[in-house]
Amino acid sequence: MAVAWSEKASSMKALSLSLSPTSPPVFLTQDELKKVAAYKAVEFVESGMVLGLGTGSTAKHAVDRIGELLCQGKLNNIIGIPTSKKTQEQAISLGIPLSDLDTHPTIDLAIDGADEVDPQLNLVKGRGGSLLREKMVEGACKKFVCIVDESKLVKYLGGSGLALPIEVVPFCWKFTADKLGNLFRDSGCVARLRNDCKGDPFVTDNGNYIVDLFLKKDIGDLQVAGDAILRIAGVVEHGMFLDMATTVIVAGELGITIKNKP
Ligand SMILES: O=C[C@H](O)[C@H](O)[C@H](O)COP(=O)(O)O
Repeated sequence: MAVAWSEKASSMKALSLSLSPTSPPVFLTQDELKKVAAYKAVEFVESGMVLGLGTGSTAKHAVDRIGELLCQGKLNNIIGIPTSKKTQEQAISLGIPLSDLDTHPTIDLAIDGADEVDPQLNLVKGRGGSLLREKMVEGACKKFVCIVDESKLVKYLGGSGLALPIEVVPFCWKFTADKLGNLFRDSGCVARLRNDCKGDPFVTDNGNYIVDLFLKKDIGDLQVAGDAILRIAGVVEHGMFLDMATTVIVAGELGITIKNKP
């Protein structure tokens, strides 16, 4: 997907840009928009911070940028807490010092992507399978900056028609998936086990499975829905991140929008 952008932002000089109405439009790909949002978020990072490092194609740009600034000596004494094995590997390859929640139970700032963002800044996360570690790390943050391109904005969670991921234990996953489907039957919910590219069950970093819920309608009160999901035995965590993002940075056709939690 390419969108009009009134200043060339693929050069990362454009990250603190203010858009000029007179400059000709340029087109950024979705990945370039993700990079724009990610670089903007890294402007919030200060030397000495403990950072939650997100997972996914958007967060990857932020981790790359943090590594680059460390390498250039523009950031110092950063400690990263990765939200997945993949991000851990990326951070190690970039020379970012790492720790964990046991050693650093309070995190200054986390930067991570999302699959959906609603108008109240509630999120769906976990389409990459990392929702549990992300929820633990981002729940321990003083500030959680979510970074998305504008395709992630929805009127209500589930509104994209894509999955609401639920991490479940492998034991009798069909039983758990049936219970999940029944919970939202009135919303036309379909519950499906996620498979990997070989057709085997997708296994998370925690050794669990993911059941994806496809919702046809708004499920109403999200806290009530989230609590009901967590009460089903076999569920480990759900991918709704309610009231957790303190800031959402959206890169879109008209530039960057920063939305702060009231
Ligand atoms: O499990 C994956 C994470 O929640 C990601 O942050 C989320 O899926 C967004 O990923 P992406 O930036 O690749 O769209």
